[in-house]
Amino acid sequence: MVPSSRAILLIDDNPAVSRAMEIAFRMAGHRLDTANGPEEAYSCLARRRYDAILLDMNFRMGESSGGEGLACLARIVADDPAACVVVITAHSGIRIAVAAMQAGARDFAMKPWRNAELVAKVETAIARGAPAPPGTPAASPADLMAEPPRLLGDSVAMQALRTLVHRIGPTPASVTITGPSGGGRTLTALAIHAASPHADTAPVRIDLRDEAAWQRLDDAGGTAILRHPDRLDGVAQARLLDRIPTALRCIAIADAIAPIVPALYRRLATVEVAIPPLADRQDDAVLLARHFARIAAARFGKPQGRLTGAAEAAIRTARWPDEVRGLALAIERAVLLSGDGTVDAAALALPAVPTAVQTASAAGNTDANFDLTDAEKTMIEAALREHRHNVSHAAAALGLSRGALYRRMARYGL
Ligand SMILES: Nc1ncnc2c1ncn2[C@@H]1O[C@H](COP(=O)(O)OP(=O)(O)OP(=O)(O)O)[C@@H](O)[C@H]1O
Repeated sequence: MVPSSRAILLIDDNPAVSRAMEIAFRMAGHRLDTANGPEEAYSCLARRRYDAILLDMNFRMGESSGGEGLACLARIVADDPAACVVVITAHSGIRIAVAAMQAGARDFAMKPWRNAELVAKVETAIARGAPAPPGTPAASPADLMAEPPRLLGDSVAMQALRTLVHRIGPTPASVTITGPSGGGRTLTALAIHAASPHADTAPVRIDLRDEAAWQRLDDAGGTAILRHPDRLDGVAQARLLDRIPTALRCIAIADAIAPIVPALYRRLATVEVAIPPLADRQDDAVLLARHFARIAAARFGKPQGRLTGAAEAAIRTARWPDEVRGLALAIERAVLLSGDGTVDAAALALPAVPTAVQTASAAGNTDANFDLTDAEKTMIEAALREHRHNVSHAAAALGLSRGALYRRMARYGL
């Protein structure tokens, strides 16, 4: 028997299909959220757990190979092997449906479908549950509700990180994660733990700078997330090494590897994982910003969470002192203070970068109240495009006076 209300995510780029499905599932007592493609889908999945995911296999017009859908399915199932995915294929797409079932889909529906039958199919797929591998302990309802930590980002570095997480997660290998603070080190540690056989037990988290907290190592089973081993002096590191139980799986978070003494390094870093700063993965910064805008819009009751082209260009080249956390805060604030959830470049309090423009300001040109970086020209072009070459609107979006924007347009030949 299926409980009355289920949360379902539909991944489909056709708004008419989404609306029709929303009504059909709502009438059956369920909640249906929609995502217009893989990027939005991963963002939704990072925010909450869905009982089922309905996945259209082709997103682009004229595309019928199912390749995009299969790639999306592979990522969803890799992040959460218990995900209940039902794929939707064209009537002639039996080959794609078979490939999807082999790749971990629970069921498939052919177009065109009857809404009532599709709802029943999804309810049945949920009720059947995931086929558990032999020896898997039963998950508690609380575990089933917890959101698996998801690392968003399509940069080569993030794709490699996700692959590594899935490869080393299930093993007992110790891992040390480095990278700038706020850049996703803890999230990565949690993702590794979530892919491990101890996933149903919360990891022990210890800030090693607080020696009193070390006593929690004594009764820790499963996984321990150990923060800042690199901040301890050599003597303390040796004491720590003696204190860590042999069977404990350690995931350490450090600013740098160099200060860790070799003996402790051997215990903590069978594998080293380095998370690059956002500045080295600019597309991820934009993708994450869109994700945070959607979350903030839902949280603050704004009709949409959207970034203008100028805002995206600014985000791509900005330096975020607190990395992803700093970006999330800036977007959250901008969405909150906006009228309808649309964020323009001027609304982002971008971290100051010494630039030619600032030098010009210091020399008496006071019309730049916005720190433009090397990518100034790109931002101006994006703002002009966004505002259909209306200079007043583009200037307002950039936080510049009309005169200042005209001067810059002349300088860049725009
Ligand atoms: N790739 C990512 N996808 C989605 N969210 C991310 C990603 N990277 C970071 N975040 C989010 O950014 C915030 C900061 O990340 P996290 O806490 O993992 O950083 P950290 O490096 O452990 O920071 P610190 O060591 O200072 O606590 C968290 O809310 C996290 O969920």
